[in-house]
Order: sequence, then structure tokens, then C-alpha cells
Amino acid sequence: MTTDAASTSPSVVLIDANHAARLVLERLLADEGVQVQSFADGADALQALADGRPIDLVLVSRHLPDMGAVGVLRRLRALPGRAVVPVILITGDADELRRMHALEGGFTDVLLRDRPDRLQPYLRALLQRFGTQQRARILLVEDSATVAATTTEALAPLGVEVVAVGEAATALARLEAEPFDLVIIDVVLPGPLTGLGLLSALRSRRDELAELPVLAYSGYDERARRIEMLRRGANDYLSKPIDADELRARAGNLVRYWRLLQQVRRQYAELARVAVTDALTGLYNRHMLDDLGQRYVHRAWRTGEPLTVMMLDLDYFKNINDQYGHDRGDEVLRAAAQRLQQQVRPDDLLVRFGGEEFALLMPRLGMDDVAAQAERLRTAVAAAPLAGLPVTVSVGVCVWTPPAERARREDGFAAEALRQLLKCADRALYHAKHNGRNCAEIVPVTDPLAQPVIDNTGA
Ligand SMILES: Nc1nc2c(ncn2[C@@H]2O[C@H](COP(=O)(O)OP(=O)(O)OP(=O)(O)O)[C@@H](O)[C@H]2O)c(=O)[nH]1
Repeated sequence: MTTDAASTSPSVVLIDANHAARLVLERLLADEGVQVQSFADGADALQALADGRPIDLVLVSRHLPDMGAVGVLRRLRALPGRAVVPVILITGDADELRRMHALEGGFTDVLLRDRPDRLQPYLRALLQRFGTQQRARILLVEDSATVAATTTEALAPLGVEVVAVGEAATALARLEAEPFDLVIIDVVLPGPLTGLGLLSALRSRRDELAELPVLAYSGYDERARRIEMLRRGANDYLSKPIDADELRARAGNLVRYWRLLQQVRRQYAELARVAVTDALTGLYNRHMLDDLGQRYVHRAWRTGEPLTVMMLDLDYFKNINDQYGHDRGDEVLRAAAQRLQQQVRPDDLLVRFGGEEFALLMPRLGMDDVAAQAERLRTAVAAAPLAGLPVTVSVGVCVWTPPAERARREDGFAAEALRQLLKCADRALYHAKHNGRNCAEIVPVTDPLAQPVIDNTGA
């Protein structure tokens, strides 16, 4: 029986004389999205396998009407293009000795007939590999059109897209412009940039092309050349004439390695994002304030430009929770964060400091403008309801103007200065709350490392 399916799914040949067992396996394979060709005897199967179409896996039972599984394996290996296709022996009993025998005899693996479910992990791995390679793009850098054509043909069963270029400089331009998962480079190339030059150009970059997998190959199988390519950062090396099976296996490995690396990178970036983001409001959290805030302090010290630190705290927020529930309180917090975010400049740093309190760092904002800015933020919150409720905010502001004479500061200065500036803004906030809320209090500071004087606010 032959199941027609899209040529993009993996192909499995099943050879089993037992009709019922065949049906079970066919169903299992079809459920996994695999194309199945199944046969009841060895001769028919071998005849079908002789046509050279890509096959990803062969499953064969121990006893067939016309020959044993070992006979199928031996004849299969002699067919063109079938030297490395994985062949799994299906058997009713497999004690350790028999299993070892089968593996030594050349079978890839042994599976028990009454445990067809054991086949599933094998199939999943196959499908995963297949799925990964399907979408992969390979750049082939080869000056001979004939070799480029045969190499592209050899890679075809992987389901990858192969783009062939004849020169290293063109390759570099394509790599800069489009995403690829692997570069296959002929070591000897025409033009000023040889294969070795292209490899060095990639490895000396500062972007992710520096790590893009490179499979180098050459017709001159010199040990020294091979070692030099590997030393310069090639991930693998092949000698011409290229063995198509070996090329596919090596290229497939490198593509998988690259995909895995990309996946790990994406996960790492996501983790890093989550670590500095407040889940409720989407604003940066306090960790980010500690980290980025020190850079704001360094920049102010380096340039002499003022830095304003604000603490903004929603008024009587507990009442909102008590009266309307915690969920509504959350909605108000989200809306407040959004409202404030709309008011700040791109290089201001707004974070959720905790609870119903926000911190805002505004570089280059000095005493002349700070009152207007604080008032703008305060009125932005009070102007319209947040999540349907009237809300006001109190603002504590600390404005730091670095002195005209600035010596180099010791390590740890920025962290401590930031801490003091936040403390100062927090004390100003306390005054704003004390003075009736829905207002701003501003404190000027020249040296954040000296205890700031709070009581001379312009309140
Ligand atoms: N819904 C919600 N409430 C929170 C969250 N974090 C803190 N709170 C609540 O915010 C309230 C803060 O109350 P208080 O510190 O007494 O301050 P307040 O009621 O805003 O009063 P003043 O700041 O003095 O104007 C507490 O009830 C906390 O439980 C949160 O993530 N979601």
C-alpha cells in the first residue's frame, strides 16, 4: 500500500508480513504525519527502494516470506543512495544477545513488535529534524557552476533552500542582507577575497554572523589547509569529491546547532526582558532602575548636565482596593502607568518602584523647568479618570546639578549617589503627602553623597 502525502513530510518504508501488525504501524506513522509505503515481502520493498526517491527510515520485521531482515538490509545497502538510510529491525523478542547481534549486523536499532509506542520518540526526533531543516536556508559559495549544481542537488532531500553564489564578496553582501542558517564555502575562490578570507571576514564581525556555522570544503585535501580552516573558525570540513550522504549529515547537524543556538538566544533575551519588566504595568521594574539609573548618574557627572529624580505615588490607593477590589486596583495601576508613560521623553526612565509608586529619572532637566514638568505629570493623572475612577498623584522631586568642578569619582559612586537621590525624592514625596497630596515638592541637591537637606523645599 502506498500513502500519498505532501513530499515535504518524512518518508518511511515499512516491511512486515503480518497484516495486522502492519495496520497498527501504518496508523501510528500516519498519526505522526509520516508518508508510509508498506510491503508484505522483501523483494517488492527492495524494488520500490531502488527508485532512488528520498527515504528517511526503513522498518523491517525479522521474518518475511521471501527473505530474512538481514537479507533485506544487505541488499538495501547495495542500492544506490541507500548506504546510510536508518534501518530498524522489528522483532517479537529481543533479548540482549539478539539485540547486540542485530546492531553489530548493521541495523540502526531494534524495536519490539508488541511495543509500537516505543517507535514514537524515534519518529518525533525524525520529524523534528525534518521540520527544522525544511525551513533552513543555506548559502553555497562555489565558483564552479557544475559543482554548485551537484551540491545543491545533494542537499535537496533535506528540504532546505540553497542559494548559490560564485564569489566571496557577493556572499558577504548576501549574508549581510538576508538570513541564512549555514554557509558552505569552497576554500579556493576567485577574486581578492578567497574562501579563507570570507571565513576570516565573518569571524571578525561583531554581529551574529560571527557565529554563523561554516562548512568548508576543498578539492585539495591537504592536512594543513584543513586545519587552517578549522583554526580560523570553520565548524566542519569536507573534501571533494563530496559524498552526498556525508554532506547532508554534516550540513543537517550544523543547521540544527544554529537553530538551537538561536532558540537559546531568544529564550535568554526573553528571560532578560522578563527579569527587568514589571508584569502588571509592562514598565521597567526596580532592577532596571538600579542598573540603568547608575548610567544616568554617570552621564550627569560626565557632562555636568542636571538629573532630575521623581517619585510619584497614587493618593489613597488603598481606598480603591478596599472599595472596588484588588482587580480594579490593578486596572488603575496599569492605566496610571500608561498615562505617565505618555508624558515622558524617550530618554527618560520610568519604572514601577513598587506598589502604587513610580520612579522617574529625567536627564538634562534642571531647576528652571522641573516645576512645570512635575505639574504636567500631576495634572495628567488628575485630569481624567483612570480605569473609570478619579485618581490623583503626589510627586516628590529631587534635582541634582553636578558641580562645575568634577574630579573622577571612585567606583561605587553612581550606585550610592542614585540611592541618595531616590531617598531624597522619597522624602520630598513624604512632604507632598503631608501637605495634602495631589501636589509636588521639589528639593535641589548639589552633592548627593552629602546628606541632602530636605526642609528647605519650596513647598
Ligand atoms: N491592586 C493592587 N494593589 C496594590 C498593589 N501593590 C500594592 N497595592 C496596594 O496599594 C495600597 C497602598 O496603600 P498605602 O501605602 O496605605 O497608601 P495609600 O492608600 O495610597 O495612601 P497614600 O499613599 O498615603 O496616599 C495597599 O493597599 C496595597 O495593598 C498591586 O499590585 N495591585
